Amino acid sequence: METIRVKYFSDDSPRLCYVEGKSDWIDLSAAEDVTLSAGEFRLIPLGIAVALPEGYEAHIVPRSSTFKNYGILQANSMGVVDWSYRGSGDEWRMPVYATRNTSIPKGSRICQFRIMAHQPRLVFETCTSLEESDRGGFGSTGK
Ligand SMILES: O=c1ccn([C@H]2C[C@H](O)[C@@H](COP(=O)(O)OP(=O)(O)OP(=O)(O)O)O2)c(=O)[nH]1
Repeated sequence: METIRVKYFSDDSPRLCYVEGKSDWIDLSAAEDVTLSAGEFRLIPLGIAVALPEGYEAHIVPRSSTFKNYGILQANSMGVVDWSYRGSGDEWRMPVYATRNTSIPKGSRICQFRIMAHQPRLVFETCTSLEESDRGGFGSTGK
């Protein structure tokens, strides 16, 4: 079990909660009321700063119901929170694009995260060809 230090930016911010049994992704909430017009972009504050465990980063994605409920898309598709983003002022945010006029009340659970172990250190070596035969892609195996 990992214990993670979390700074909440407000006393009434919903507390992070690991829910046993359903999903190990942890919900995140809008830290303020947000009103957006169709086509507008906003970085929605999530009200927390987190000291991730050594060797981990966090990935943030929308909740499945977020688009249906609020008409927003996560503008960066998936948020990557680096281990080094761990200062008291390093508030997590969700960049969103509104597809319609929408209101997101403070405290609404709009996205979710999990922590992921860092990949191994990688070294890239330049070569002129690779040994394996081509697999093909972009629909080459059928529809
Ligand atoms: O959805 C996201 C994505 C990132 N971050 C925070 C954590 C991350 O560690 C930091 C910087 O992200 P990234 O390195 O992807 O941003 P950048 O566009 O490369 O800017 P920077 O110059 O800050 O690295 O922003 C979020 O709060 N939410």
